[in-house]
Amino acid sequence: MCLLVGPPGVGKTLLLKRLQFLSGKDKLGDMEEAPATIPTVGTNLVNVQVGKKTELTVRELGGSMGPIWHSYYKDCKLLLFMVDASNAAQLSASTIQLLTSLTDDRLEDVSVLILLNKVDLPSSMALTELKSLMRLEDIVCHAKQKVTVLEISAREGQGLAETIAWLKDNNK
Ligand SMILES: Nc1nc2c(ncn2[C@@H]2O[C@H](COP(=O)(O)OP(=O)(O)OP(=O)(O)O)[C@@H](O)[C@H]2O)c(=O)[nH]1
Ligand SMILES: [Mg+2]
Repeated sequence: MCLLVGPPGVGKTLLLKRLQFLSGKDKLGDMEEAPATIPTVGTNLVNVQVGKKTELTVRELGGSMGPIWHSYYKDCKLLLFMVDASNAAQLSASTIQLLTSLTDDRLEDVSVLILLNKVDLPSSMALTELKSLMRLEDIVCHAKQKVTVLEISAREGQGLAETIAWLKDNNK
């Protein structure tokens, strides 16, 4: 089981829809337009094809459920942590949530992929700026887990292939 977490509105549901489409499960959608999403109340489950014969279940935990994300940590093998790179006001809350997740004993052995989403927006921050504001280098260096950082756009498709490749490589 892979968990997908992050504050409200960062783009988790859209990413799931994109991964589902790229898995060939949902040929009704296309990459041209972003399908509409509504805030997730509860959780969202999607099976993603990560190899010829391998499927991985990805579970989004709605951003509004932040205080109870930890109740899903037990069966978690992989963690996708999403940040909205265009939302400076949300960054400190994202960083605190990230640190809280990384220091939870139940997530000690998971591989972590930090997704900096919405890089298509002109208002999105540069990678160097985000890294210094979130102290990402310190976080990555001090975390017990293997942490990778990737810039993506769930809307435009940038980084989605790399996200699937990471899921494939780390799904052991
Ligand atoms: N420009 C842009 N907009 C995006 C991107 N990803 C998501 N969005 C938009 O951001 C809004 C929120 O996306 P959701 O996927 O519903 O966010 P969420 O993280 O699932 O939010 P919760 O379920 O409330 O936790 C939607 O209007 C999306 O279309 C992106 O990469 N670029
Ligand atoms: Mg959602």
